[in-house]
Amino acid sequence: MTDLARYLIPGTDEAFYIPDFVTAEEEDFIIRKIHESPLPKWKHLANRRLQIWGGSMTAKGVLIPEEVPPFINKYPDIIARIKATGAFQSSPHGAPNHIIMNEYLPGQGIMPHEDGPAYHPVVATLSLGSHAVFHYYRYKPSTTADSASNQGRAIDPDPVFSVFLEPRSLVITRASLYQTHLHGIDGVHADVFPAPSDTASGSSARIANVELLGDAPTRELVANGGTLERRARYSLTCRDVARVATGLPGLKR
Ligand SMILES: O=C(O)CCC(=O)C(=O)O
Ligand SMILES: [Fe+2]
Repeated sequence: MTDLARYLIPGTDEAFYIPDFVTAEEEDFIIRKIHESPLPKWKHLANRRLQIWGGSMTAKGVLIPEEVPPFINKYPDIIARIKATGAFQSSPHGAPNHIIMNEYLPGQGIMPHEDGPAYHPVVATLSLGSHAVFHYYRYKPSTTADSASNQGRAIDPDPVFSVFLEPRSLVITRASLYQTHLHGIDGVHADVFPAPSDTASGSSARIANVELLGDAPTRELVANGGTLERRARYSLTCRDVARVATGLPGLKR
């Protein structure tokens, strides 16, 4: 079992960053398999496309299960490797059973949002192909009496903290962070990291996991300033859906 504590992102008690979770060969292999998948597997959103692996969700949050692709649970066995981190130890199936694979081309991102309530409170995200900067935001203090719903609440534009996701890294986030915070990725072509002396750039510079980065030149650049161009990124967001439909003809768990 992985000693997760050594991967804890400083300043959080619920996010872990593991660099080099897959090798460069495994990364190339998975990206090639993604590109070989039949076109109907892609779902097109306004600003990116994605594939859903492991089955579809009903409106009530029940998973109608399907086999995940073999390049995720045979070679390389990403599911078993995630299981071995222990992060899903107390989740209903002890391992992820559902993956949303997002593709981001340079310039594409994801608006600050909260994930829905259907998932067990842990998410493991594998990044392939490119880095990204993941921001956590909080809501502005509520000024209305309606605090039961976050719908339409104003978001503080300054991230609380940000995490640099190297290609091949795994980030594990407990969902309490997802429940109290929003998360998002800017839709930019390049990420700019200010030099420590550049105080004007303020909050954008707070990369909480800089000491945990696996690649020394990247660590140097993020810490001391520079610009990194985005490439196409594939994020595999792996979750455990607690409620799985059983007994349907032709489906197996
Ligand atoms: O691409 C990522 O790393 C995050 C994706 C995400 O937040 C989501 O799919 O809900
Ligand atoms: Fe999300």
